[in-house]
Parts: sequence; structure tokens; C-alpha cells
Amino acid sequence: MPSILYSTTCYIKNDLYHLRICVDNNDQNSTNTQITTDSSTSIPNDITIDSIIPSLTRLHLIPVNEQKLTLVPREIILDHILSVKQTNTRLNGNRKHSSDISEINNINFTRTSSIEQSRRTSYSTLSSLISTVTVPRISTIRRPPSLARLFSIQSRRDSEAHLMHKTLVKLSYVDVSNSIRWNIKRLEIEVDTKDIADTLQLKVNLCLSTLKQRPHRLLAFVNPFGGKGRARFVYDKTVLPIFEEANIIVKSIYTQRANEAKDYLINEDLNEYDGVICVGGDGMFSELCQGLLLRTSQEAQLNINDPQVNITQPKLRIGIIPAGSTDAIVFGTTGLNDPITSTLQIIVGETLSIDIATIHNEQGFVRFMAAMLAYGFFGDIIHQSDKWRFLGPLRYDVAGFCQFILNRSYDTEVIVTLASSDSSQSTLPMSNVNHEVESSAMSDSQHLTNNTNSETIGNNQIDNTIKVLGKLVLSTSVFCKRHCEKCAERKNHNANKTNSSLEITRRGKYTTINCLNMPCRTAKSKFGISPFVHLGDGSFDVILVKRSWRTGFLRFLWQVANDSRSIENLPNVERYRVSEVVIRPIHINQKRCGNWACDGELLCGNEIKIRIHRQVLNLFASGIQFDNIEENTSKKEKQKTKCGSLFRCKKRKHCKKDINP
Ligand SMILES: Nc1ncnc2c1ncn2[C@@H]1O[C@H](COP(=O)(O)OP(=O)(O)OP(=O)(O)O)[C@@H](O)[C@H]1O
Repeated sequence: MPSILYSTTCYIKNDLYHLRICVDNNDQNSTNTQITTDSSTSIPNDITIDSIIPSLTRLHLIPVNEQKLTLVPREIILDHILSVKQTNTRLNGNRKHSSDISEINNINFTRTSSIEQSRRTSYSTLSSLISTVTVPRISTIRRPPSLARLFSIQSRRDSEAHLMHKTLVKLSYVDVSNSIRWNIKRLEIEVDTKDIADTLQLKVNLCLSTLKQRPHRLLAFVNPFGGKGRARFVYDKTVLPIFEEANIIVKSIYTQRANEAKDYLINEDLNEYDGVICVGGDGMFSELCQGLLLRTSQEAQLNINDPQVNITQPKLRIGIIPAGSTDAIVFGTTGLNDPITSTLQIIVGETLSIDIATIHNEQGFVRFMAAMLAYGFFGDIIHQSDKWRFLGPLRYDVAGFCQFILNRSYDTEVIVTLASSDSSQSTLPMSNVNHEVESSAMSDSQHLTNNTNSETIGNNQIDNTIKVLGKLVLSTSVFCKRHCEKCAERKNHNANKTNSSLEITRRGKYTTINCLNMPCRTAKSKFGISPFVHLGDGSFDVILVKRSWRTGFLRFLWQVANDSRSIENLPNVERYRVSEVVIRPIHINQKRCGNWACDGELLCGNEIKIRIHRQVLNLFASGIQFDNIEENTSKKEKQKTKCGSLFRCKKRKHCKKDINP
């Protein structure tokens, strides 16, 4: 049985409701909880903070007329309530008039008859009495009301008038009926007296004050030049009003130059804030990430230039309001790039812990990597597109096309340290693991590790072993999603290199080498480059794309755009799940060297070392709800089995005949 903290009756859209704030002791099946409408239920006079269990507290709205279909939700969980505000006292026109209209209906005025018209003028003094009442147009002619009757109506209206003054309480809440795209909804609740409104407001606010994960003061950086330059507009018109409605105090800084946010976060006092927000793209998020992590490292007096440094987690969380060109980080952490969804996730204090990697070159620390480091093709696109900023977001497409035509490749050595065996095995559904393959792959890889001189082993043997090993490591084809079990297994804070870590050295000509800490989904790539990489499991994916004909590389790009779930099956692609990687370009001459880009920013260095740090950064985000995507995908799979193609098959009838003869 739920314990009721507060109960009253109210009107919503002219329907009578029982409103109750309850703590549902039985969390499961809460939606099925039967709330009795028995007024004798005992209700405590005073709610104490201790009696409120935030995760079980709910607002129930039970219509008195249960038969009536209504759009008002029967239950709103406390976590989704944004604010409750008393607005004004108003006369409830519709409901009050409904009684009067029945009276007036009986009176039945008409304007058609001139006699009646003249009579009505004699009642001019009374016209004001009925002017506020909706007069139905009736075609039949009836006698006018007597004076006595009209006065009796008016006196009854006067006596009821004070009852009709209802106090309005505006309740705003998050509508998560679409689990991916969140929305804000508002309810106007009418209660009889101001006292009831005061008490309701007080009780709801008391309950809201127990939600510890919610931020109260935020610092927001808006990049007015991000994306199509819409960040300021999105922030002022859409985001700020929602923050105000939720009673969150925000200090807004509209940046004047690059790295302003980063410098602010390193140097200024941040004690009064519960989180920082960026309104812009991935570059802007990266700035905040650098600023916060560098500050924390300084405060902890870490030697950040040491590649083996273990970085510490900042106290503040980062929220991202998407207003950039690609918004890959928002796509990867909320499922879409919708400013309202992101704002609501910040307000309710959704928290997602993500891995961050440190990047070092031969001179020391370079930067933190949140999403992706690219060497070669994608780095070259960033380098090229930086010169063509005047083209806006189109610059990426133009630069991409140019790089594709050039089809450059770079001689490189890559040393990957596979994610520690215990963590990779823990993620494998054990029934799927072929133990024989596993042991042979492991022993082969040990062999590889110990024999770095590739001449001692045939090239084919190396390739086969690596393919087996690569498949083993990636046999966990599970998406990282909201409340991800794999990320929850937080065994050790940092993915330290252990003696049992397996190292593989690869050397060759590569068109592109990509390290992905997030899938990097965008509007142009539904699954991202690496769909199964997890946000907080202490590992990241390395994708090597070997030199090939343009058609080979085009197939890779096509799969990235459409369905990259089995990208490693392409002959020119290898994928590894790793905790550490060293990328060492072998320079024959300086011009044959590719560009490095990390989270959309260019880097320099001859040799880059990347090392992952598990769940060191907290974001205001919920993670991805993948059910819908999986559903869509399985529909496509069904289609695929029918006609063998993801595209609509022109010979569909023929295909169906083949399957169902
Ligand atoms: N006022 C400013 N003037 C110029 N550059 C700025 C300013 N404020 C921020 N920047 C820089 O602009 C870069 C790009 O910004 P942002 O990431 O917001 O947009 P984008 O590059 O279009 O989006 P995306 O990274 O998603 O493609 C950031 O690295 C940031 O450092």
C-alpha cells in the first residue's frame, strides 16, 4: 500500500481529480498501484523530509469519473517533476457558465421578431446581467424572461461567484513517453482556495528538495559561432526559459574567442556551481573537458606529462546543448541532438560516467580525448576543412571528396595493447565463446607479442591469428546503452597495463587509423564508425584501414554511413578493443606524413600514445535508449532475409516466392 503524503481534489481541464503525493512502497508495478479514493485514508499533517523516499515518490492524478478518456497522466514520478508554481486566481468561465447556460437555454432569446426586439429594449437595464453569458442562437421564438426570473438567476450567480474563483497551480514535468526525445509538459491544476495551492506547492517543493542529483547553479558557455551560428538563438529562445522554469540559476558566458571557456575553467573560482554547460559542438565540449580535467590534475598535483599518469575525476559534471556541425558526442550520449532533450536531462540531473583517454607525444601531454582521434584520411579532412571555414558545415563534404580523390596512405607502425583479458571476457556471453579459439588466439597473440620480428612468422600466419584474435575480442557485439551492465562493472578505476596485457604490433600502409572512445554516431552515420564501443568500460576501439583501391575505401565509407556493425569483415579493415595504443608514423619524407585530429581539433606530433582512463568524467546525460534502433534494425534484417538486400528490392515478388514457395 502506498503511504499518502498529501491529498486534495482539484480540477484539470474542467474535470475533477483526486491529487495525491504518495510514496509507493512497492516500486515494481507502481503504475498498477491502486490508489483508493476513500477519503478516510489517514494522511499525515506534516511531511518530514525523512518520510520522503525520492525514487518511490509519485504524484497521482486519479479522475473522479474514471470512465472519461483523458490525456492527463495518472502518475508523474518525482524525478520528472520540474517545478510547481502558483500563478493567478481566475474565474473559471467554462464550468461556471455551463450551469447558467442551461438556465438561459430555457429562457431562449431571439432576435428575429421586431416585437420581441422592442420588448427586449425595455429590459436594457438587465442586458448587462446577461452580457457575460454565452447566448445560444435559437431560431424558435419564445417569451422573454420575467424580471423576477432574471434577478433570481443573477442573485444565484452572485452567491456562487466566490466559489468559482479558483487558484491555479502550474505544474511542469518531463514527458518521457518517447524515451529518446524528451519533452516538457505543463498542467494547470485548479484548486479551491489559496491555502490549498500554498500547501500543494510547499509539499511538492519539499519533495523536490530531496532530489540530490539535481543541479541548482550552472555555468554555461555559448559559442555564438558554432555550427550554423545558431547557438545563441537556441540558448536564448529555447534553453534559458526552461532553466528559468525549473528554478535553475545559470551564469551565461558568450565566448569571444577560442579557448576562452578552457581558460575560465582552469583559472576562475568554480565553487558555487554544480555543473558546467556548453552550447555548441564537439569542439566546445572538448574545450570544457580539457579545462576541467586540467584543473583537477593541477589541484591533485599530478605530473600530466607522464604517459602513465592516472587522472582524477572532476567534481563538476558537464552538460552539452547541441548547436554544432556534427554533434557526435551528444548523439553518442543522449541518442540524438535535440537541445530540449539535453536541457531536460541536465535539469533532472541524469548522470553518465564516460572514459577519457590521455594523449601524449614525444614531448609530453598533448590533450584529453573524449570521442575520437584520427590519423590520415579523417585528420586530413579536418586539416583541409579548417582552411575552408567560409563554406560552413559543407566544408567537411568538400574536403572529404578531395581527400577521397587523392586516396593517400601512410606508412605507420601501430602497437595496440588489448583491453585486459578479464574485462573483455567478463563482457563475453560465455556461451558464445569458443574456448578453443580463445586459447589458440591467446597463445598465438602471446607468441606475436614475444616475437616482434615478423620474419620469424609467415605473414599469412600473423594475419590469420590477428583476425581470430580480433574477432574474439570483438565477439561482444552489444551496444552501450542506458544503464549499461558492461560499463557498470567498475572493477578498477584506471585501466592499468598488467603483465597479462596482450600487445600486437602492426605495420603497413594505412589510409586511416582511428581510435574511438565513442561510437561517433552522427546524422550521416546511424551506427557510427564503431557501434559497439562502450562509453565507460575502460577500453576503446582502434580501426585500421589498410591502403586499397578507391573502391575498397569507398566500401568502408559506405559501411560507416549505413551499417558499420560488421565493418571488420571488410578485407582492408581491422578492429581491436584496446586499453592503450601507440601510433608511430614511419617518415620517408615529411610530406608523406598524415594529419592528426582529436575531437575535431588538429594535433601535432611524430608519435602518439593514447591511454584510457575509466569513467573519469561525469556528464549530464542519460545514455542511449537502444530499443527503438534495435527494433528498426531487426525489421531491416527481416527484409534482408527476404531479398538479400537492405534496399527495397525491385524484384520483391520474386524474392518472396523464393522464400515462401
Ligand atoms: N567566440 C569564438 N570565436 C571563435 N572560435 C570559438 C569561439 N568560441 C569557441 N570557439 C572555438 O570554435 C571551435 C568550434 O566550435 P564548436 O565545436 O562549437 O562548433 P563546430 O566545430 O561547428 O561543431 P562540431 O565540433 O560539432 O563540428 C571550438 O574548438 C572552440 O574552441
